[in-house]
Amino acid sequence: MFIAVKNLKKSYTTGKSKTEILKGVSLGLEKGQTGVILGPSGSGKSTLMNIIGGVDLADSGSIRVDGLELAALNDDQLTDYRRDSVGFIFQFYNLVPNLTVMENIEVVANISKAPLDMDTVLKAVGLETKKRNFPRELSGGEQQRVAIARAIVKNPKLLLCDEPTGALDYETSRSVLSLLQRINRDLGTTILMITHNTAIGDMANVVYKVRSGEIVETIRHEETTAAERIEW
Ligand SMILES: Nc1ncnc2c1ncn2[C@@H]1O[C@H](COP(=O)(O)OP(=O)(O)OP(=O)(O)O)[C@@H](O)[C@H]1O
Repeated sequence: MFIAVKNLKKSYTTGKSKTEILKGVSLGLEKGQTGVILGPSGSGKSTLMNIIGGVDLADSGSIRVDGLELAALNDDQLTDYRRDSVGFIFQFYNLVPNLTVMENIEVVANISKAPLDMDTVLKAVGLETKKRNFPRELSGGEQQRVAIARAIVKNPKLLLCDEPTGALDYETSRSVLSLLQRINRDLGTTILMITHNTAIGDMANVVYKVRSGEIVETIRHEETTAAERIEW
């Protein structure tokens, strides 16, 4: 298994009250597969993804990514893991407003061990002609494509996407999903994606349904559906 999470638990304490957010989550995803985490607001999806991405720590349990036990890493090792192995994409693109498209991507390329070629990445996301533009000059879908370019330029093993189409309209969402599918196919990047949209589950090899901090159902698909053919 590329991602193997076992009995992961996480609580947050605010004031005197302690709330268990993840109550013993286990999941597995093979290398090169796409996994989708589905579930209502507040069910713990982002917390789970943040722990797999090494930006938050579990209280207990095992989280192995490509053979690396994240629970055993110190802060410096976790930083290396995040920098070298994981690309993050969020609902709101988090681009640097006063940097151009190319500069936003270069910021990450410059600190990467083995970055992909800039022109290849710009071409992959269809932004060759916009590389000197600033984020404010782009549509939402174009800004999300810059965020995707920035996430993939370091050629991460794992791409974590938290509601990547949450702020986009129907057609733009489909084109962004299609781009993610192409990255998965062409670069072999393993993708784990959070969504509220059950239809998007059809493009995944595995769908994990989360309710109140537990995975209540895991659905494995023999075949996945092309993003262009998904309707909602
Ligand atoms: N740092 C924190 N401190 C305290 N509580 C937190 C913290 N982070 C998350 N929570 C709580 O944990 C619960 C799960 O949050 P999480 O963001 O994982 O849910 P989610 O399923 O991703 O929700 P959404 O779909 O709305 O993004 C929420 O009730 C949230 O308030």
